[in-house]
Amino acid sequence: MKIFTAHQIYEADKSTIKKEQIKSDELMERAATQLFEWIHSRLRGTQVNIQLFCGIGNNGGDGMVLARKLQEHGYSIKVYVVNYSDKRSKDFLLNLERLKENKVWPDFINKESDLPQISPNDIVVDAIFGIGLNRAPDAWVGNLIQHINGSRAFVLSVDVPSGLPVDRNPWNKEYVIQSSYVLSFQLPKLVFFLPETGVYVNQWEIVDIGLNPDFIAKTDADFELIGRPEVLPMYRPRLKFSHKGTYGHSVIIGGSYGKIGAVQLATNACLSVGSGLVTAFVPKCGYDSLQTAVPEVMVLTGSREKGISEIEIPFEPTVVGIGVGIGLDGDTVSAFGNFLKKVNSPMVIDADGLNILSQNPEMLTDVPGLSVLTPHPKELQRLIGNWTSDFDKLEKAKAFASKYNIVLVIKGAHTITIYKGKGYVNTTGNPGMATAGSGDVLTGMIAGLMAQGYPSVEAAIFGVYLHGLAGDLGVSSKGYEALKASSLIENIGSAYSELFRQPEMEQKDNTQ
Ligand SMILES: NC(=O)C1=CN([C@@H]2O[C@H](COP(=O)(O)OP(=O)(O)OC[C@H]3O[C@@H](n4cnc5c(N)ncnc54)[C@H](OP(=O)(O)O)[C@@H]3O)[C@@H](O)[C@H]2O)[C@@H](O)CC1
Ligand SMILES: [K+]
Repeated sequence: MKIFTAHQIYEADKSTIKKEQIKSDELMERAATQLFEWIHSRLRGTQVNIQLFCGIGNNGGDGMVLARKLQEHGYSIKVYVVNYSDKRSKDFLLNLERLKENKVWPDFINKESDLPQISPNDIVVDAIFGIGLNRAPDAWVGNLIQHINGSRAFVLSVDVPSGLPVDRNPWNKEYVIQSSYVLSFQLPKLVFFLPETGVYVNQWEIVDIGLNPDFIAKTDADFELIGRPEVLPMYRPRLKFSHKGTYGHSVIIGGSYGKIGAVQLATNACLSVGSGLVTAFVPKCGYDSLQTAVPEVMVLTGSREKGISEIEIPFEPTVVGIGVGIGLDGDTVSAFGNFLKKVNSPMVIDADGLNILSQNPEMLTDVPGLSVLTPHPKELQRLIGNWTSDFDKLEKAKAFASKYNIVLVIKGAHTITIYKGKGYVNTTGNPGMATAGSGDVLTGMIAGLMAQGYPSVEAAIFGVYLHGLAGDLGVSSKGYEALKASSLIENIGSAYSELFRQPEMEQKDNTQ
């Protein structure tokens, strides 16, 4: 699903109005009716107090329509207009009048007003600011926002949490609604998925308001949200008349004394995701344990006991995964540099492999094109330098990836894969995956997909999605705390199956 900027959403809005030859208030009515249906289908008339806080723009207009519909269906509502500007939008005013015709008179809140009481049992509808926010809210509006946040009521935000701009970080972090649930119109917003701004959104859901699908299809977006519909077309089915050679030969290079387990996890994941053959290259101390732990993997060793000091692979691998558990020993660093000079296969570089690159940036030009780098935030910072915000980080990451013609996988709660100026935001995974070895498994999985012929960027996007899905399946039986990296590997097969599982509704339809 595409992620649009505020400007692109306004354009989609305009093109819909033009194409359908409707008036803007009809689109507002349509949007707010969807909000109403969402609430009504859950509350089914329950007599809970609903307090609606509405601004004076179109986000507030949505709130006005919603208030009217709730009142018409017998809900107990209280409506406030947060009167932060004289420049009221035309559709806000129209719907304010319609509400008054229904004998609902909102209270106007301004600078001098007392803050209304909100009980923890109330439902707050937050329709103060939408995507039109373009500066910090005034202090008194900020105080109201803090008052709502402190109420412990369930807060349902219309389109976005008020105070959260969609294309940058907030001007004032305290003046942003902490949403329990966001009903966002048509397309998700990038801020929902970034570490600094995603914290304002507990849960979110898209409300389809029928914006012009042709416009959405033909407009390029800088970011895309990756769910099942996006990854399914990337899947490459196994062929009947194929053999192990069809699915590539991966080489995983890494490990050092005490860190051979990283290679064990990466090779095992590489096999489990479908690589035809997997060879590990480790220091001598890793030989016995690796042969025992993963018998399907072939093992090559270097000449030293505890660390890698030179890398010789006597064949051309389809893909090389390098860095897991490798350490930063001086000999290892020069072996890594020498290997980069002679290798032609695309690589997946992780962990200390990335740290070696950030300590020796001249090596970056030797990284084969279309390799995949998988940093967590600290490793990324060492590679691209400091950033001032998540938005700045993404710009710097894009420039870095383009400069070296690589795919950059920024790991996090929503891992973002960067390639050719675009970002692909992952939706699977959970906090249980913040555990030792989780990254080693991802390295093996991406390498294993590349071995099977997935283009690098697809291997990264698909691998990240499948890795997260394996984690989600693992959590359903183990819970967050007990999830280990090896459980992720055990669930790779189920994650593949899950990709093709029919939703229950569809299954029912098929049997009719
Ligand atoms: N797009 C769609 O498809 C549809 C959109 N819909 C809805 O419209 C919403 C966007 O509405 P909107 O453009 O009227 O902006 P909104 O967020 O209500 O702000 C109002 C105005 O406040 C101002 N302002 C800004 N910052 C300020 C500040 N700090 N303190 C004080 N004032 C400030 C600024 O005006 P300015 O003063 O800059 O001229 C701004 O215009 C969208 O989120 C969705 O809910 C749906 O109805 C249907 C389909
Ligand atoms: K809002």
